[in-house]
Amino acid sequence: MSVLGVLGGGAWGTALAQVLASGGHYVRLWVREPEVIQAINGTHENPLFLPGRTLSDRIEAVGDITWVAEAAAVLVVTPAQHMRSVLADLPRHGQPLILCSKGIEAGSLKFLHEVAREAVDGSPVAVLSGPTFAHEVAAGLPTAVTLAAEDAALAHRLAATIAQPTLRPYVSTDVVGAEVGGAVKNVLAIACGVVEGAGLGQNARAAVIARGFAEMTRFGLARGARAETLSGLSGLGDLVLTCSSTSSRNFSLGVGLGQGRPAEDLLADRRTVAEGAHTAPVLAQAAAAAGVDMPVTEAVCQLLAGADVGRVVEALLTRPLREEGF
Ligand SMILES: NC(=O)c1ccc[n+]([C@@H]2O[C@H](COP(=O)([O-])OP(=O)(O)OC[C@H]3O[C@@H](n4cnc5c(N)ncnc54)[C@H](O)[C@@H]3O)[C@@H](O)[C@H]2O)c1
Ligand SMILES: O=P(O)(O)OC[C@H](O)CO
Repeated sequence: MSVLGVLGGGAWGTALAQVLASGGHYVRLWVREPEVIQAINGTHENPLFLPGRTLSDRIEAVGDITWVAEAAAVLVVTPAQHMRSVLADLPRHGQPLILCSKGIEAGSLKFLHEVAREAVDGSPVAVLSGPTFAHEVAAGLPTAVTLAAEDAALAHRLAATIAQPTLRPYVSTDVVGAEVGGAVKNVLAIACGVVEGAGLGQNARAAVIARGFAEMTRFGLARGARAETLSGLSGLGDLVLTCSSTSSRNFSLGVGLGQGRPAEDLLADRRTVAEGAHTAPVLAQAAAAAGVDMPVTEAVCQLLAGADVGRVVEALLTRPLREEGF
C-alpha cells in the first residue's frame, strides 16, 4: 500500500481519503481550516464538510502542503477557482496529480488539466470524474468513475492504485472529455434545480437533461472531447445524478433560484462550493469563443444575474424551432 496525498479537506477530498484509507492506503490530507485538521486528527471526523462519518485512522490531516508532496500520487480536490494558487505552493517532485475538481478557470478559460500543467511543471496529470456524491463514497456505497490521462499506461497505473471494492475506475485517455462532463453538468444541474423550484414539472426536467446533454456534447466535440466519454460516467452519468437529487449543491442552488430567491443570498455565507455558479459565466465565454450555442447555460447565467424565471423560461421555449440532434 502507498502513501497518497490529497489536497483539500472538503467533502470530496475527505471522502476520497476515506475510501482510499479503508483500502489500506495511508493518506496525508492537506486541509486549510485548522479546526478541521484538529477534528480529523483528534476525533476522526470532519464535522464541517462531511458530518456524520467516522474516518479511518490511516488519514492524517496536515496544514503544511509540503507534507503531501512526496506521496506516490496526489489527488487535487480544491475548488476549481483555487486550484492554481494551491498548486503553486506544492513542491515539485514529479509526482502524478489526479485532478478531482470540476470546473473551468475564470479569466484564462482553461481546463483544470491545463491549469495544473502550468502550475506544477513536470508532473504527469490525470483526471478523475464521474457520478460521485461524497457522502455515498465515504459510506462505502458502490461508485464508478472515469480516470483519464493522455498517457494510457499512467491511467492504468493510477486506476490500479485507487481502485477499491466500492470504487471502480474506468480508464480513458480523453482528458478533455472527462473534464467537459464534470464542468458542464454542474451548470445543467442548476437549470434542473430551477425547474424543480419553479414547479415546472418532470417533463421539463427531462427536456433540460436531454437538451443539456446535447449542448454538453456540442461544446465537448468542439473542444476535442470524444463522444463516448461524454456519454459515459463523467458526462451523461454525472449529469443524470446531479440533475435528480437535492444532495447536489448545484441542484439545490437552482431550486432556490427557481423559487425566486436571489443568487447572492443563496451563495452568501456558505462554506461549501456550488461550482456551477462559478462555471456558468466562464463556460458561456468559452462556448462563445468556440462558436458553440449553449442556450441552457446562457439561461443559467441570466438567472444567476437576477433575471426573472418566467421570462427566462419563456425565452428558451420560444426560440426558433430546429432539428433535433447535437
Ligand atoms: N462534494 C462532492 O460530492 C463532490 C464530488 C465530486 C467532485 N467534487 C468537486 O470537488 C471540488 C471540491 O469540492 P468539495 O465538495 O470537496 O468542497 P466543499 O464544498 O465540501 O468544501 C469547500 C472546500 O473549499 C476549500 N476552500 C475554500 N476557500 C478556499 C481557498 N481560498 N483556497 C483553497 N481552498 C479553499 C475548503 O477548504 C474546502 O476544502 C469541487 O470542484 C467539486 O465540484 C465534489
Ligand atoms: O453537490 P454537487 O452538485 O457539487 O455534485 C457533487 C458531484 O459532482 C456529483 O458527482
